[in-house]
Amino acid sequence: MRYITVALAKGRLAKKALEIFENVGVTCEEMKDEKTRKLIFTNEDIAFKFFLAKPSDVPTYVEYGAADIGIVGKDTILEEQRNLYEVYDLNIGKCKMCVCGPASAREKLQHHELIRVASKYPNIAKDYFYNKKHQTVEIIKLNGSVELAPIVGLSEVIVDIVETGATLRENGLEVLEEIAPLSARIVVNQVSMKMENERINKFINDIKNYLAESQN
Ligand SMILES: Nc1ncnc2c1ncn2[C@@H]1O[C@H](COP(=O)(O)OP(=O)(O)OP(=O)(O)O)[C@@H](O)[C@H]1O
Ligand SMILES: O=P(O)(O)OC[C@H]1O[C@H](OP(=O)(O)OP(=O)(O)O)[C@H](O)[C@@H]1O
Repeated sequence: MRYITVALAKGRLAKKALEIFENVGVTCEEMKDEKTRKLIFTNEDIAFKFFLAKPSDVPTYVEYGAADIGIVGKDTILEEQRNLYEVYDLNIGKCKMCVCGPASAREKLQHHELIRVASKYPNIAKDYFYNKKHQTVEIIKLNGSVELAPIVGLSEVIVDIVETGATLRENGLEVLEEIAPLSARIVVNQVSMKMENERINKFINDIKNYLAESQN
């Protein structure tokens, strides 16, 4: 039987996703070993392979068919703009994409002033400001700790993920505008969806049923 390959975004989503997999019998014990340097894991009994990748690379592996299925945040799906099917909302890793900054930036946003926007998500920021708000801004790409940007004067605002709001609060920033709700999604390669329809649908349905039951 052909192996079904699953790419998981490493970091905070992987652990929760693997817990769900375990409950539907798609397990991989070896992967739980946090010290392992191995990159790909095989469960021969069910003909599944699993690998962990940088979140932003998961849509790439899935578009090219190097993975049949991916588990990745909606933020990354929106940012990477790859051709794939987004088939299911796992409802884990819930957070929001927001425009944030000091309270003093609120007016600049309202008056469509030419401001600088720092973000790990330049495509999401561009789409929001250019296409939805029709506001010209300068977008500056950063790779992490984006909340620093307005504090040190690199930008007036940021576009970033807000979960509890603690990072904003501790740095004197606030949510100024909400862009989109986010959560982890199952994505599928477009060819795999046709060629391995039965096995992929069973996997997704088992997950749906498990999550529905566990909510009761
Ligand atoms: N508080 C949060 N901060 C960041 N991401 C969150 C949060 N809550 C849920 N997520 C989701 O978890 C995903 C992975 O986040 P994680 O922080 O593990 O990786 P990352 O630091 O964004 O990855 P990278 O190594 O590419 O910088 C995000 O894409 C998002 O969908
Ligand atoms: O609302 P909160 O619960 O505080 O969570 C939001 C913060 O968490 C994420 O950062 P992460 O820890 O992934 O680090 P990074 O900024 O380096 O990406 C995100 O970019 C925010 O900074």
